[in-house]
Amino acid sequence: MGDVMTRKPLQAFNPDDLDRPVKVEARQLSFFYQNGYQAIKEVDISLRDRTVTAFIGPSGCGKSTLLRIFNRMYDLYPGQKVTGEVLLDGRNILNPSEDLNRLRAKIGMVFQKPTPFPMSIYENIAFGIRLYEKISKAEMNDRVEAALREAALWNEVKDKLHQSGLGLSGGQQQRLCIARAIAVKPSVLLLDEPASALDPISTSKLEELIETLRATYCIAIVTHNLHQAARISQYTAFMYLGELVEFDSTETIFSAPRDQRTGDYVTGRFG
Ligand SMILES: Nc1ncnc2c1ncn2[C@@H]1O[C@H](COP(=O)(O)OP(=O)(O)OP(=O)(O)O)[C@@H](O)[C@H]1O
Repeated sequence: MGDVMTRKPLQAFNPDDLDRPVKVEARQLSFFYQNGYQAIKEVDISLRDRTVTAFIGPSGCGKSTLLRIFNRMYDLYPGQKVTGEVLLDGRNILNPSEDLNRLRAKIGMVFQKPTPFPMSIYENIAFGIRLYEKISKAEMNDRVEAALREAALWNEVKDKLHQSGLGLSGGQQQRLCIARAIAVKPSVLLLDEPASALDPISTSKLEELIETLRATYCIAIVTHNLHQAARISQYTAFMYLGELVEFDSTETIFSAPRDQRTGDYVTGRFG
């Protein structure tokens, strides 16, 4: 048995986590890139509210593609094709009439490389809020502070709110991106390898933050780090060649997987 199997999750197992309402549901979801390559194959999966679902699998198996479908990033590139459904609170977000800006506020996304806007820390947060809401300066100050507090960044930046977001460390920039996503009141957070460019201390801060945010949001995270998946998620999805091979509680995936490929992957025998 590999080291991963012996690691304890960050939180003690709580059966309630496995019984939360479904927030996002993919049904028979397939996705084709412009060149006709099918990167996602008839995936059915439910992401539950106030849980973290980790997506694991070898490079190129479709983890990032799947995450990007959940907030319709694929709309940026014409010629790509999606079939099936993605329901957010029961409503199909793949419907062409869906307002994409609203959707992306509801389903926030944070990428592998931190992507603050080239503007002040304050404006990084205020910018998104202004797109949707007309609020007073005082209310805006409160919203910016609340988002930075929720993203566990306030204490580090409160004295330099008007300095550039690009001047922060990588870990701080990632938390700024999370604050920016949170500020527009999402219900889902999609994190695509958010810690892969961070040092161990920033990574552990980010993991603690994810654990805190789970009390409020439905979180999906792509990670190559199996220890991280085991530590921070309640559910784990193992993908291979565009298929969802196995999806279950993290406990089951790491200790008693049903599919041999899942077992081989989590014990480091392939991938
Ligand atoms: N723009 C594109 N055009 C054609 N194929 C693509 C495109 N982008 C990605 N792919 C292919 O789709 C498949 C899934 O890619 P994706 O990035 O979703 O995988 P991944 O599991 O997230 O990989 P990694 O772990 O390396 O980030 C891969 O085979 C990849 O080569």
